[in-house]
Amino acid sequence: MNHSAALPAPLFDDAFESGGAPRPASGGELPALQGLDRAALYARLNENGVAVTEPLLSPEQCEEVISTYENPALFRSTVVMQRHQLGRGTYKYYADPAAVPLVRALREQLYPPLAWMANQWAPLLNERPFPATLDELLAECAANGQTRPTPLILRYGEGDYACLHQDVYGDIVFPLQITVMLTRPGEDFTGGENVFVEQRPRAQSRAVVVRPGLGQAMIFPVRHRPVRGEHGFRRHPMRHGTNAVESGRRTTLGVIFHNAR
Ligand SMILES: O=C(O)CCC(=O)C(=O)O
Ligand SMILES: [Fe+2]
Repeated sequence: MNHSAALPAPLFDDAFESGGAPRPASGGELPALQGLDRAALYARLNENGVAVTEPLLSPEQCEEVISTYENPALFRSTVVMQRHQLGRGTYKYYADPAAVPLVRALREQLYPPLAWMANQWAPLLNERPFPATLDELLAECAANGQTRPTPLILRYGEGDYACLHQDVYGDIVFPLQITVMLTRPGEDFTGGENVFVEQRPRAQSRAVVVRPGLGQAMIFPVRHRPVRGEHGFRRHPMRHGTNAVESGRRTTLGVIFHNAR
């Protein structure tokens, strides 16, 4: 499959308007993003520390992203997690996420609603606001030496897992990231739940377990989230990881918005 030729499609496919046959969902169209309720997701994120979307990718689109795993030309590096004590399993960073239409579409089109959320948080955390578009964020990253793309595909077999971590790759940190489930829980694999741990100042930590369905995305903080305390908002550090897969094979797509040094 040639991933480098296609450009991201507009949100509205004019083939429907002009009476032509709808194109197959393989050019990066994400119709579910039009119905994304950013206010509801933001409310959920603030309640729970993580918000799960409706499916953003169709089963065919999940397959399309999974198929990239087998094409070494698409990746800048492969990490065998057990070699670095990160867990067990393998992940690969896309060399140019913009060359893979669905990854490009997810990163570009989810950025604005997530920047809206990040910019609600910014004053609560005494942090900087973020630009309106992904291109502007990536230009800032580049000016700071953060030029290496961070979107990645992760694959887990039986017994594989990911240790709790934070995806910080430099000084410029966009505060939210997403992970998209590309395989069917309960069918393609069992176990492999997503785990989020929130550290509460002077209190015990809280864990949240999420089981996203096929094509669903989890929106969660990279480093911390603001929580209202008695004297204003406080930072609650958060880390994420993956419970061991019990059987089968599990594949996810991680989209981090800042690039890496
Ligand atoms: O679903 C997973 O295995 C977690 C992936 C992850 O760590 C990420 O997307 O940053
Ligand atoms: Fe991660």
